Amino acid sequence: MLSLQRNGVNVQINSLEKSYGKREVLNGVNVNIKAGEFVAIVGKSGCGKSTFLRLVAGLEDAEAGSIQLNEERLQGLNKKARMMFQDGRLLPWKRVIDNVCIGLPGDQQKKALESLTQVGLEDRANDFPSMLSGGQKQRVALARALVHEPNLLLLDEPLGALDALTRLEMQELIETLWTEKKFTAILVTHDVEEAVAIADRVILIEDGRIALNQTIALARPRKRTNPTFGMYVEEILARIMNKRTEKEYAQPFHEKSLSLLNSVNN
Ligand SMILES: Nc1ncnc2c1ncn2[C@@H]1O[C@H](COP(=O)(O)OP(=O)(O)OP(=O)(O)O)[C@@H](O)[C@H]1O
Repeated sequence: MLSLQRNGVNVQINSLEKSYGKREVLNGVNVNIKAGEFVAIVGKSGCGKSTFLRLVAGLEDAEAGSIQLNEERLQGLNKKARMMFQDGRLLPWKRVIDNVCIGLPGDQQKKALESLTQVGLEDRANDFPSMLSGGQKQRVALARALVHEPNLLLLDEPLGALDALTRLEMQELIETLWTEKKFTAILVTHDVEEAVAIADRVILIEDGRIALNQTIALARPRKRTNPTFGMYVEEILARIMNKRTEKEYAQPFHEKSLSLLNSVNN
């Protein structure tokens, strides 16, 4: 087993602004993500979710504002973070094990194999990516990210291309590994149900800022059949679709959630 797992990093984001030419994408984003917290970012297509993630990864620079990692200001590439994308980005000419080894210093096949074991794919180490299913490719991508023992895992819609069942299995795997390793996680997703299933907090980006910051007060593992689960999904979706204003959202949701939480108790 990988033994030297480090704990998550605190990510403090202040007044972050980002534009592409005249297009303002982020316009004063403030958020504090606690070490070890799992946060999901949702919002309409084009609202700036991936842009936000790329800024936290240090792949792009902001026009204004700051990102601090354990109070140290991020400059350049975020070395505490690893990223996982929707398409996995495996190199097709390299075997699975060699894909996981990318970026590791020296010969680290043993470590890579341990990481593959954690995602249940140790027996596919010598296959090429083309021999794997979509879900298996994403498992390899996860192993490749986690082999570096990141303090922060950035997930850019990593399950978006998977079928519903594989998606559920991957959600469980990500949650299990996050619980074990205690890294901080930021997941961008279009799927509000996925966000409510896996995250401690769901954040909505709208008009370049954070329009909703919803803690999910449900015990883990979460049951989708729980009425409170369904209520979180429904209310967050209504808010995204602008069927609830920010003001309307807060009050009835709070009341409903209290009564449901009292009656159901998870
Ligand atoms: N490199 C770029 N150059 C110019 N415009 C960009 C660039 N990257 C993103 N944008 C624009 O910034 C806005 C936000 O894009 P982003 O990819 O962050 O949105 P998103 O919320 O992740 O969208 P989706 O959910 O569809 O993936 C969009 O209007 C997009 O066209």
